[in-house]
Amino acid sequence: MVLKKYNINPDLALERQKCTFDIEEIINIFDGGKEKTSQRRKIEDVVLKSGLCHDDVPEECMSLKERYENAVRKSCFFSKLMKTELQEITGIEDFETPAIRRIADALFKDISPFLLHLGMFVPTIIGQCTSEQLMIWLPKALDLQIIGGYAQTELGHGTFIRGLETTATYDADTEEFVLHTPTLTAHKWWAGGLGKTINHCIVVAQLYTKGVCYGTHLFMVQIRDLDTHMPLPGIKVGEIGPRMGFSSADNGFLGFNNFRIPRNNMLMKHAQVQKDGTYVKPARHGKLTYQTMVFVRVTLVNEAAFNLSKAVTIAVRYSAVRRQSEMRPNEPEPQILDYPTQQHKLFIGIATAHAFQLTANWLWNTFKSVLSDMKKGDVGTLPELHALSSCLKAVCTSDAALLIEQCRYACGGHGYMLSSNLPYIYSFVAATRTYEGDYTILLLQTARFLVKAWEQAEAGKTVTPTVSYISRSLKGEKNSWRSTDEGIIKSFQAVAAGKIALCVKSIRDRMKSGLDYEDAWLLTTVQLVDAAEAHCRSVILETYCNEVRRLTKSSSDNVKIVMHQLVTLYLSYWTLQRTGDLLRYSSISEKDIDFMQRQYEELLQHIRPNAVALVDAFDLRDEILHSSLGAYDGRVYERLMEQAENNPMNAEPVNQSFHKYIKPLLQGKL
Ligand SMILES: CCCCC/C=C\C/C=C\C/C=C\CCCCC(=O)SCCNC(=O)CCNC(=O)[C@H](O)C(C)(C)COP(=O)(O)OP(=O)(O)OC[C@H]1O[C@@H](n2cnc3c(N)ncnc32)[C@H](O)[C@@H]1OP(=O)(O)O
Ligand SMILES: Cc1cc2nc3c(=O)[nH]c(=O)nc-3n(C[C@H](O)[C@H](O)[C@H](O)COP(=O)(O)OP(=O)(O)OC[C@H]3O[C@@H](n4cnc5c(N)ncnc54)[C@H](O)[C@@H]3O)c2cc1C
Repeated sequence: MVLKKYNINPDLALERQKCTFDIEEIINIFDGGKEKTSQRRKIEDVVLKSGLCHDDVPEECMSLKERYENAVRKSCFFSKLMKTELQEITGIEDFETPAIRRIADALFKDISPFLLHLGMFVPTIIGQCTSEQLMIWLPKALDLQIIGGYAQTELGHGTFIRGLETTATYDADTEEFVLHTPTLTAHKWWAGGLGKTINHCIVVAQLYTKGVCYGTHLFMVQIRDLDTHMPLPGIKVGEIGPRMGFSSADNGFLGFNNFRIPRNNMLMKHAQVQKDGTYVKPARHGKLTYQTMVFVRVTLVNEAAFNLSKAVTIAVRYSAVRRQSEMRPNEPEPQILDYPTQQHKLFIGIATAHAFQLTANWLWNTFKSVLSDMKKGDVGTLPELHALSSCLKAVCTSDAALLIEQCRYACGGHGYMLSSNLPYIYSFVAATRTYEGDYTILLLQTARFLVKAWEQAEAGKTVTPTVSYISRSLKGEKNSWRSTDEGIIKSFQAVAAGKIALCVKSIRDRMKSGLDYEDAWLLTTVQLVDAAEAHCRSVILETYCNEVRRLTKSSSDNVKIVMHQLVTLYLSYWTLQRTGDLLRYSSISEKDIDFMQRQYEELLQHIRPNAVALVDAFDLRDEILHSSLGAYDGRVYERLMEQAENNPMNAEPVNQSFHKYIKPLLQGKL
């Protein structure tokens, strides 16, 4: 749609005058510097001027088939733009993925069917191929001569990868693998782009050679003819059907009937099958084939931050424009943003978007450093990365989904309109809590690491920095509550340590009473999930505080003040959310809690004048927000009426169903 131009809504204009800080300074902080902001804006200009974002009919008014076809059209032209004009026009050779990721949302309200190509297919080639394989597939994939996806999950198994049923049996006579789907539940299920779009995919299958099963491995499989796009003989493939979101992502199913691929199509960077069928196991770590999942979990923390920033921008701008009820008799109706309960719903969203974005950047750097260790042959830092990426993916996607839904509540009835974009943002983020490892499963992975860390610390061994609080706790260091940033973080670490200690004790007690380790673990899993979540909270709180301190060192005083107000709001919010835990594991008193409550409420008042400016500082263009409620000009009612008038349902004054059914009913002739 072409966005109509309106004058700025007067309430929103006034809000912007109240701003106490330089918005551009905060924008630069989140982009990673002035230069990066300018690069990102250049990229956005190119895409927005390309005309690619235009739809004749709003996406939500299209049929599922039309939506898919429209998304394919845009994905193709967008890919071409990325390969050619973007590079030429902007002169930027090394595209920054966050900038491309952000502007991609101007094209797709829903999801691009090419998402998995860039999100998982290419990363798997990079992470799992030998250098010879890389030379064959990477240039083709980057040049979009082949389009791929990632087919791991099956109808019967998603979480438990070791339970996957698809087989890849090596035939030494022909030097081929035979891919087969032995049962109904062995069909690949869910892979994005698989239904209709892709011609290649990474398939995860149980490897058999010389009669022995060596567990799951990755295979490059061509599934469709490159010219006709017909499924190759031996391949059964299609779309899995309508879902809550991801409507244009053609998630698909896939079955193999003794389908043969060359030996070289097993991705052999870590494990190999030699020509004679001899299996060579990975030299360094058994879970290196899971690396793409770790990569995506890391990027999903960024997704949580980005999508939350979109939702809270929409809801805060709307709340500044919307007037409702009265605070005192005979006074004009206030902006709903003036209600403390509305501020309570929204300001935590702004602070959380900051916390997650800075945590995502920190996690990304950690990921890069672990990759570089691994290149040198050192896999020692991988378990900590796995534990961190697991819990951060789980908690950030889950919190973001809840807060996005809260943004919708904050917009009342209008938030329920698809044109607000809040339902789309929510349905996308709701899926991130499940895919790439369900919430509970990933927290249990982190819990394994925490219990091990506890045992190591108990044995007097050094533990990694993110769990060093365990050693302090074991040394008997008592927590004394202080309502400073550092004091609060220490208390959250005391909560995490206390919960891990209880888990360890529960497991040991259960074993003493005769249970084996597996049963003792299983019966403790409710506590283990809770302990891993507590650990994750302490990591986010600490990272957020440290990063704000580091990044605002040379900022103006006013930016320091407002960024720190958000940090304090975040710390106070979580303190008040977790008073039960803090009363149990730290020395917080009722008086301290009263103080934190007052501080929290005062902060809502302090942040209020800057609320609109703070969401403006996410620098999200209207074309990315796609929202009748959240546009920069605040012309909410004009846009709601516009979208109603553009609704294809209103194209004819009388719908044909009147003549077919209603009239006969009215006349008793049905
Ligand atoms: C513009 C372009 C850019 C776009 C970018 C934008 C967005 C993001 C990009 C793309 C995303 C978009 C869409 C994505 C769609 C979704 C795709 C998918 O969902 S793919 C399928 C994902 N599936 C899963 O995540 C499955 C979850 N299950 C598992 O991960 C595992 O089964 C398991 C739960 C971890 C258990 O595995 P297993 O049984 O093999 O292992 P255990 O016996 O439990 O553990 C043994 C040991 O190994 C350690 N470990 C496990 N995993 C890892 C790992 N990944 N790395 C390192 N170590 C690992 C585990 O901790 C144990 O260690 P120890 O305790 O020491 O023995
Ligand atoms: C939108 C979307 C896109 C997707 N895209 C892809 C894709 O491109 N490629 C791909 O391969 N997959 C994809 N998936 C699949 C996704 O990765 C899986 O759905 C996800 O990993 C969860 O697995 P599951 O569906 O088997 O859930 P299940 O494991 O069946 O989980 C169901 C419930 O059981 C619980 N549970 C399961 N095991 C345990 C346990 N051991 N302990 C305690 N509780 C347990 C879970 O916590 C959960 O509450 C996609 C999914 C969605 C929704």
